[in-house]
Amino acid sequence: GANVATVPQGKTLKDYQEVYNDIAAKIEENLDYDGGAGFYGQLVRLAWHSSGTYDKNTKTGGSYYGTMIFYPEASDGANNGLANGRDFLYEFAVKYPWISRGDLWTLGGVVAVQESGGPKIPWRPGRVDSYEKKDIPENGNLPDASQDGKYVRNYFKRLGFGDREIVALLGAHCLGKCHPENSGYDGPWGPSFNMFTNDFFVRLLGSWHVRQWDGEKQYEDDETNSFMMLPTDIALKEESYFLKYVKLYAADQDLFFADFSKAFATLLELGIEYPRGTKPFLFKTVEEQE
Ligand code: HEM
Ligand SMILES: Cc1cnc2ccccc2c1N
Repeated sequence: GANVATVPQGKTLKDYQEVYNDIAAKIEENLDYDGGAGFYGQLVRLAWHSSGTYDKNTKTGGSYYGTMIFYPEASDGANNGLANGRDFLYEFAVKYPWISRGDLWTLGGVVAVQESGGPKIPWRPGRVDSYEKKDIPENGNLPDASQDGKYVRNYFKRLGFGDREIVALLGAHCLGKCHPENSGYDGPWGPSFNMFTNDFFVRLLGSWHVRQWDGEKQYEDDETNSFMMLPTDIALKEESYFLKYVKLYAADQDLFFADFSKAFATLLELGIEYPRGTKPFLFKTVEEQE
């Protein structure tokens, strides 16, 4: 049957806000991780890759079963490095044995966006751990960064996203960095990678050139040579159906935040059915609770 959200007995917003606060505190204790990027990018990518395996045609994949700890998903090259995010969160799976992996990993992404200055992300619990092979998506369902805009458009069609949502979601590339040991891409080295802003779009509209180095084809900015873009990032300015939203978001951070919040919340819930009227939680940031 469908993947129906099943909330652990008696758990309410208060219980999940406690988990949120623990994750936020641990992020604060590790701000120097990864050359100053902290864990923001890592946790957002873990939430996204837990969900991005979804295929609306076969109704497989998505965040519901929390299967990334199992082969073959754990060894999909696209997931290289994400054990760091899973290991970061593991102590909370032990401390809160009632929370599922899927709920913990997607919640980690919500904490990372909100605590790095990003928009509130509506979030609903109820993902259920699976230990069955049939629930593990096959590898190859996550996107390839070396491709062009038509590829990007087609990839996200499988998840049910349109042009505007695709551009909004890619704005998460304001956080974190690339690691040659994970993906063969490298950088950026600028200080912008631990704050959730529309910086990705503002920078993208600048001028870029192909970096001369021995790694994967990637771009660096003409001005400082210290920022980077992937081919699929640059693709957003090469296709007119994407470029118009890049310009919109570069000019209006509030609009980017509103669109990102909707698209990211939808991404994290792909493939999950919620009983009618299940209201999402809106978590307070640490700052809002002081
Ligand atoms: C066309 C689709 C996409 C492609 C090809 C892509 C590709 C990549 C690659 C190659 C990396 C570097 C990984 C590493 O070397 O550690 C990366 C990092 C990242 N991606 Fe994407 N990505 C895509 C979409 C997304 C989306 C939709 C999100 C979230 C909404 C996202 C969030 C991130 C974040 C936060 C990082 C930084 C991770 C870290 O700092 O460890 N990406 N992406
Ligand atoms: C500025 C920028 C551009 N692209 C990225 C792709 C993946 C990860 C981080 C990125 C990033 N900080």
